[in-house]
Amino acid sequence: MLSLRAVAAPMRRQCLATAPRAVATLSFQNQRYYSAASSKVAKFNGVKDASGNFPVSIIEGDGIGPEISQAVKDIFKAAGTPISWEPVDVTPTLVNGKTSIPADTIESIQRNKVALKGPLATPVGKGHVSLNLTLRRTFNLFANLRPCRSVAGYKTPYDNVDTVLIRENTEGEYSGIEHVVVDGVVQSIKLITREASERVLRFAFQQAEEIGRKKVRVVHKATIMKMSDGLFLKVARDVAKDYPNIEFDAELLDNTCLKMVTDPVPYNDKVLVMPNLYGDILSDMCAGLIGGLGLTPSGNIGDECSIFEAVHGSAPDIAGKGLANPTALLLSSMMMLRHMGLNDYANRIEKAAFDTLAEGKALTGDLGGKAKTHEFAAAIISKL
Ligand SMILES: NC(=O)C1=CN([C@@H]2O[C@H](COP(=O)(O)OP(=O)(O)OC[C@H]3O[C@@H](n4cnc5c(N)ncnc54)[C@H](O)[C@@H]3O)[C@@H](O)[C@H]2O)C=CC1
Ligand SMILES: O=C(O)CCC(=O)C(=O)O
Ligand SMILES: [Mg+2]
Repeated sequence: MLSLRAVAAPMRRQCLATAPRAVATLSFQNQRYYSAASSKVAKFNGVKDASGNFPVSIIEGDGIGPEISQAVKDIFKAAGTPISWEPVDVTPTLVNGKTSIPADTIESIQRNKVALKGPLATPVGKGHVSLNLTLRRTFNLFANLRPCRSVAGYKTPYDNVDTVLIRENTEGEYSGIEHVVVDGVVQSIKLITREASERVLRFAFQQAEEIGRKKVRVVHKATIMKMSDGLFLKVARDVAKDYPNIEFDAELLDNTCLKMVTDPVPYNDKVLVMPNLYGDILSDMCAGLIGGLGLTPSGNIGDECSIFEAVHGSAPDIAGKGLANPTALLLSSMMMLRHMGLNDYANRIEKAAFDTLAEGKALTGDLGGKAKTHEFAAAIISKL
């Protein structure tokens, strides 16, 4: 991943140096990148609180999390969005030797059925299991939907990226089943089950139907991981038979990386679906194609509740300085509003955000501007 990003960054810089702030050909406006219809979950609990708003759990997160969460809350308030934020704590606890999150938090998310989440940092090596992973497992959030679309006003080598990536979200290489075989030899188990594969693959085909994409492509490495990726691929072939209107094919992960950074446009008519780690890596790579992690949203979708979050992490290098771009979390919150059926609010806020980006006067540092997080948020608010 790093080498690919290293290639993309100089290309982007070169492009910025030679091109005016041109307008890319696509924006999120009037383009469908997520349909809530295919997930059979109750979209939210539908019960207003005493203030007349719908309660949504919020995990502000670590690093830049509180700064970008504040920006989203300010924009929602200015737009009169009928949401009451219910802040929840995810300080990890050990329950029967396993990393867990507080019972109050689990209760809040189960009750509200939707949550917005800032990034959570994970210690390298020793320490607690990733809380991001713990949340996905706790609520069985089986599909991680990560759309990535060029932003009007921010010029990159590719003006019309429009990828939709779906990542299996509960097992695979992220299972964290590891042990020491003998001193100097460790083993990590990639767990793939028919059940988890089938539900994420069905979700991918349903999304393709609902957002109007003609093809589902599985990204895999079944040449090497013959049994694990082999099972994922076999289940995909079986599931594909139930969706005769959607074309199906498969591609090796390394080839996908090469082709995407060479020309991402052929991926614009497809939904890509893949095991967990491949989706983790490819979604960061896609972000690099459109201007970085400050721009890409995601939704962790489950049967009982869903948690919306940016693709990026806690960005410790810029945390606490007011430099973070809140767009990724804001677009995640737009996915959340649409999931809840609050489309009018989502459309209005999204338009203000994309107009602000296109205007280019109040961009954050990652997009070549000088604006602070709150100044970018204020520019969006001024357009509401
Ligand atoms: N879903 C989650 O909560 C995720 C959590 N993480 C955790 O985050 C921590 C930091 O990981 P990193 O490898 O540094 O990845 P990262 O995604 O936090 O940052 C990578 C680079 O992108 C930049 N960046 C990220 N978000 C940005 C934004 N909104 N605006 C402007 N620039 C932004 C950062 O400044 C950094 O240079 C780790 O502990 C990791 O485990 C990482 C990815 C996802
Ligand atoms: O949980 C983590 O620390 C990393 C998660 C991650 O990179 C992702 O979900 O994209
Ligand atoms: Mg990641």
